[in-house]
Amino acid sequence: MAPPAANGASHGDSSNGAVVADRGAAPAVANGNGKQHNGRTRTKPAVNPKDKYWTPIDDKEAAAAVEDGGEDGRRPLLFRTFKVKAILLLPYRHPYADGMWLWWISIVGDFWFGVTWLLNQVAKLSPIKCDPDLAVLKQQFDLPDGNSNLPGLDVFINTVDPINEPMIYTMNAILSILAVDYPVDRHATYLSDDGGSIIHYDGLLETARLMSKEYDEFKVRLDALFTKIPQRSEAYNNAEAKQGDEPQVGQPASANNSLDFSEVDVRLPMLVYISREKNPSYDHQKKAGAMNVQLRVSALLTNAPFIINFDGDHYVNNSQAFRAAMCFMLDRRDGDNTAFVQFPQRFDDVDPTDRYCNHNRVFFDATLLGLNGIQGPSYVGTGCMFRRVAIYGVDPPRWRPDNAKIVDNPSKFGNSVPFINSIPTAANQEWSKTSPPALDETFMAELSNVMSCAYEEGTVFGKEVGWVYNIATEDVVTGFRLHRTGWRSMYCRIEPDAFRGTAPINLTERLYQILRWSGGSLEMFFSYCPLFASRRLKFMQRVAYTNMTAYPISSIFLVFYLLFPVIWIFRGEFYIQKPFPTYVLYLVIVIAMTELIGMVEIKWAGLTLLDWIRNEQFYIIGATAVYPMAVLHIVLKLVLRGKGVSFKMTSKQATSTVTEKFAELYMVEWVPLLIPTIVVIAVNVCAIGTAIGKAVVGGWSLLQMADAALGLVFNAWILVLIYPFLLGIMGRWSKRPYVLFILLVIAFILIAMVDIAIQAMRHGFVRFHFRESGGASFPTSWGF
Ligand SMILES: O=c1ccn([C@@H]2O[C@H](COP(=O)(O)OP(=O)(O)O[C@H]3O[C@H](CO)[C@@H](O)[C@H](O)[C@H]3O)[C@@H](O)[C@H]2O)c(=O)[nH]1
Ligand SMILES: [Mn+2]
Repeated sequence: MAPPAANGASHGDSSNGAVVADRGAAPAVANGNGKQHNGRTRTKPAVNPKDKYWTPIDDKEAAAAVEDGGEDGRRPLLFRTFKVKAILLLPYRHPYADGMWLWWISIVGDFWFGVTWLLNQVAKLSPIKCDPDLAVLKQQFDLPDGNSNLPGLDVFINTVDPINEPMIYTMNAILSILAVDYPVDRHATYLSDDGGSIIHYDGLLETARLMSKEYDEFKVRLDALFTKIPQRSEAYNNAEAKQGDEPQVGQPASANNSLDFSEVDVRLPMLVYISREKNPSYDHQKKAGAMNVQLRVSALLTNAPFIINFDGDHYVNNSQAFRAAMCFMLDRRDGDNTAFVQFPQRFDDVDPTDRYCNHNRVFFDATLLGLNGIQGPSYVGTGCMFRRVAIYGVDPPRWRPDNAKIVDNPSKFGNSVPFINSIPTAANQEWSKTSPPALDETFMAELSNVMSCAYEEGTVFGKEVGWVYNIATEDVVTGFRLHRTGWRSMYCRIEPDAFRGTAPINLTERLYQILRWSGGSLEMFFSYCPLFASRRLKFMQRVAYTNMTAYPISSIFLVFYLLFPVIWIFRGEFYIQKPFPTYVLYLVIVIAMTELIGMVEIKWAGLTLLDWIRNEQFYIIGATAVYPMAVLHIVLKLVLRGKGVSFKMTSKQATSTVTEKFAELYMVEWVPLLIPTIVVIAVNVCAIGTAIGKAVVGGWSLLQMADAALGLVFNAWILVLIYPFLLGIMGRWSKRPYVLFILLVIAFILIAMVDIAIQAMRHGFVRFHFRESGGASFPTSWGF
């Protein structure tokens, strides 16, 4: 073991470490004059085992005090000062004076990692699960006569591009809403087409036509299953008992067996197509802008007190989903103070091993569940039910004085009188309008007015009202604004999944997606400072939002760490702390703790090990490829007043037109975003190769070998974490991952050989060492 030398790398006065090393011998300390002192005051008492980690640091004053011997009436030292012995802080001490810059980076980096780790854990301390009770809702709100008291609900769907977001997805979403178990006259669907393409308009007409023709029949057939199946099984059971009898399988619907429609609600819910005004002289604010138009249009037409929103590529997968969310909104405990109910996002068509962590389970199932125990999950853009008045910026009842007016200042909401008048009505959660007003000329003019670009001029839309503007992640910020005014939210996970959508399985698309998220997060971190946001925001919720928005900053340090192996290549040294066993011990403890917590999380959040590993892997991939870019963007924005990361729509895979499944997974799109990660891979591969080269010719001792081995574990670990990215840039070759291993081995050998050649050229010869246990070496050398 190396001596505990680092007593003062930071103090600069004890590079030899002798003072600390010779603890037991109580050496006589020389004062400045070189005089020896008698040992009376200086003699160190036998070390108390409790104190063995503490070292006095006022030896000089003590010596001086002894020297005065109380002359001039000066008092003796009345206390002694100790500092923690270096060994406890060793992981944070660096013995190499010329490596100080490294030492500083690692000190600051480790500190930051520690803080973020803590933020991350704290936000998950009280996960709370809430299961909706659909039976009680039914009993309370569905009347025996077939009518219902459920409140009105406006459904918002957004789409922009019928090609990158194939229209069939959007139409499927509409179809899925028609199949939802919610009173047909209590919900209306608003499709916002930001592309303004006539294709979507006609698509919607086609869908409605298809439905009104066949849906009735379809619905009857579905409903009939509830009688058919029991009949069939009964028949089957009877047949078992009475062998030989043909089972009776219900009544098939056919032309000569006409269906009875009298019991079935064959009406279609209201469908509204919206294409807002676009004008080159206005910023349309992407999805947030579209949703604020939906907000006003729906207020004029149906004005439901609740709103649920989807992206164009998401659909309802569980017909009870709307009711499930209502269970939280209408609950007598905190329902009135609940601004939104967020469902987790689930995805179809993700490759079976989820290479790029598209399912993102750790976030949806652990993080959001953790937040549910504080003030509620953040809003994540789709599959979320809102209380309309909350979106209008009204305070929650908990923070609203009894006599407070819902609309305090009408001019905030623009010039539409019908719209402003609709606001107090929407505050009544029992409200449900059955039919829209007559679509006469004045009304149509009003609709155009609220959809025009100019409407929002001078209003607070995008700031205090509606979905928030000027940020790439309108979702998290909008949810944050609601939490900040004291509302809470609920997390709702039901089986089967409430909604499902598509996810980008192409590496480049996926990286752009997280670039948008991380860029938006950082913007939010700097412009809203969540930690000091508002007293209505619970403290833990602030911590959680800080964690959720500041995370890209870690990547700056991470990239340094991942590039450190470069030292291998040039210096042949690995900067790892000594003494070796202490360092390893700390490392093992830290790693074991993180893994252990991870395993616990898997248990309570219902994740799989694969979900968790993918999360770790994609974090590192994001941290190398994307987050530094997001940090750069924000620095440019803050310093040079440039533009932040913009909302670029994620293009969806067109599975229907491509014959090969997961074709997108194997497509490589070369973009600059890939470069940093490729550099990290190259550095680590080179480091391993160089280490092999140096081990062969360097004449290393066992200790050096052990040092090197630990370094190599680090390099190899980085490669394991980045493995999905490696597969990604291999394109079609990634179908045969063994090719990658062969390539890696070849690369290691080539680099080792290059390193040996360089050493040979430098020294004029090369020396091979073969060490055996006895320590005998058999050098073979020859000159070049
Ligand atoms: O000008 C635009 C651009 C986009 N959209 C719609 O916005 C939705 C979300 O876009 P998408 O690219 O699919 O987002 P994702 O990458 O899936 O992003 C997630 O993260 C976004 C915030 O960054 C949220 O808005 C999304 O709801 C959430 O699913 C889509 O339905 C688009 O049609 C518009 O309506 N108008
Ligand atoms: Mn999406």
